[in-house]
Amino acid sequence: MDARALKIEAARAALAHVEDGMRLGIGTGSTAEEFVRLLAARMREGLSIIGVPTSERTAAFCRELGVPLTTLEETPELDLTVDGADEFDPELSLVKGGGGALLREKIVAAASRRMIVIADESKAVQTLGRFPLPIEVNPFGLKATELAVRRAAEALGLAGPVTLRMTKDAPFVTDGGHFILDASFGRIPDPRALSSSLHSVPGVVEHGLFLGLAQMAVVAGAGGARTILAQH
Ligand SMILES: O=C(CO)[C@H](O)[C@H](O)COP(=O)(O)O
Repeated sequence: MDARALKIEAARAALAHVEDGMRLGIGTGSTAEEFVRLLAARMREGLSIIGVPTSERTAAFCRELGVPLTTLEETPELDLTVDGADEFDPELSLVKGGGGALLREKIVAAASRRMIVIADESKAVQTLGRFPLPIEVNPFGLKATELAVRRAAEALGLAGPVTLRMTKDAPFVTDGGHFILDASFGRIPDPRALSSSLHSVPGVVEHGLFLGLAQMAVVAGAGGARTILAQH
């Protein structure tokens, strides 16, 4: 199976958990887009849902395919969010934000009763940290925030390059108007400690550690899709 087929396989397995009338959080990224394609096809056959997109990119894609959308203002509680991940560990702690949508993704996941992660086996790790951790920051005081992030990490024994995410020749700007620092700290043995440490840095808007949010992952590999349930 090629990479796209694996994404479709995971998305299809997650779609089996979508029920008529659900209020759905809809993730961002190439795997989430496969889910949107399948969802739209199922809706043409009669399934009725309403979705909250986790990014402008996902919103545009949903509109293109006719998936009806609402907002968290109108619909502040959701039944289920289906989203991709950049990596996940056996407890279903995640790193997200490779697509730059981590802030809305986290708000939407937290507003949902359940979150299902869709991924292929390449995203599975024993310990988080192989994928650089995206940290969304306010553009004001960027250098000072970056320094404080490095110091917060160092206090936990973590170090490594922290780079400003760029598009061509300008900083990447999130849907919320913020910048992203990609922190290559390597193995993160205590994600909870790093999470609270980063949250204590003024200027850090959010980070890509998703802890205790996902209840299930459907992970596609050569032998089909397997389901992982979180213990929390
Ligand atoms: O966190 C994300 C976007 O902010 C995505 O879920 C993550 O990057 C995975 O994307 P893909 O399915 O394209 O590998």
